[in-house]
Amino acid sequence: MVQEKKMVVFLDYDGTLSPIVNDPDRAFMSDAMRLAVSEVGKRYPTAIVSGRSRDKVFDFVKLNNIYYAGSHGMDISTPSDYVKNGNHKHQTRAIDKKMLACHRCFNYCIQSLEMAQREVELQPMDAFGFHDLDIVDHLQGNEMVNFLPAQEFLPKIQEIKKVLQEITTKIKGATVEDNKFCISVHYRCVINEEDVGILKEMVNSAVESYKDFKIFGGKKVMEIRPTVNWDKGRALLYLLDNLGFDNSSDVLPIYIGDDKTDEDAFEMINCIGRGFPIVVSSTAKETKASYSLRDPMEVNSFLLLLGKWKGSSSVDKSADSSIEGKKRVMASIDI
Ligand SMILES: O=P(O)(O)OC[C@H]1O[C@H](O[C@H]2O[C@H](CO)[C@@H](O)[C@H](O)[C@H]2O)[C@H](O)[C@@H](O)[C@@H]1O
Repeated sequence: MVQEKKMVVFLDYDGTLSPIVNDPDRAFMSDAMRLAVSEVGKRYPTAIVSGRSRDKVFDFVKLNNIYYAGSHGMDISTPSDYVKNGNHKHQTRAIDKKMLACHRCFNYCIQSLEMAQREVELQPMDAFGFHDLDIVDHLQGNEMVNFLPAQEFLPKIQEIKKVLQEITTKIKGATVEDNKFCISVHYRCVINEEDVGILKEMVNSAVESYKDFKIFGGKKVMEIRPTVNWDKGRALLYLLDNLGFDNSSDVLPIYIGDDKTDEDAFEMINCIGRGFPIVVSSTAKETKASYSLRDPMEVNSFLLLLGKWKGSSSVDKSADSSIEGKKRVMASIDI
């Protein structure tokens, strides 16, 4: 029975939580979607796995009750609670300032500390031997473990970015986006088809000289990534493990995504042999997903149902049928 399983929800960002738009900086998610994701995050461990940099996707989503994996999973931050293998090659322990700055308790904790200081006759904070971040760590135990399998490539990535920026100045409408561990060359706004061809040729030949880098295709975008053996599928497995769900046969991962890079996550779920790989597409396409939703609007409705589903036993029953219903609806939608 699905009710007895522990669901873990993974969501792609662009084209899944936000509609595809011309300007990547304006791919905002709606408040209704934010509410739905937040509700899902209250009931199930939830992570967004995006091609964007982790900071950028957080700036769009702005929710503190979910996890974020940026740069196609090459930038993951998880609480240290479940990380057993602390000496993992690509892991470092840190305090995530961005997350903490937005934490609801942050101001309260600082205020409490200031009050405590007043009570011990206004000693300066340093007298306690804490720096700001240590204080927060001490009060909230918010140590994070960052997993950065492509960190060594950062200087090269910046070098490639400059080369690509130079190239895109020659093509009207082309832009470069820095996603920290990968660089995106966008051509959605290149009107002239011939120019798209020229751009692709120039990018291909520039990247060819960087042996450790590869170009991946997406939606009117070329993504230049280091050839580390890592993708959204491996990120899904890493997150399951580091959120405390390793080897649990009762865990059901749900992954919702619209793009080629999400196929690795669908494949991983198929490999695990349990879970729901859901593609977002309004047209028939080849996919490793078993279910589909048409567009972000349908994703929103699905997440709202999912968010309500686990409430009480009576809700469980109706929601169980709605999940089954969703399967039936999805079965009739092309995938
Ligand atoms: O893994 P994702 O979260 O889906 O990110 C993949 C890429 O998404 C963004 O580009 C796409 O969406 C843009 C905004 O709607 C659109 O303008 C662009 O044409 C799409 O390719 C993002 O800007 C890229 O950096 C991500 O790699």
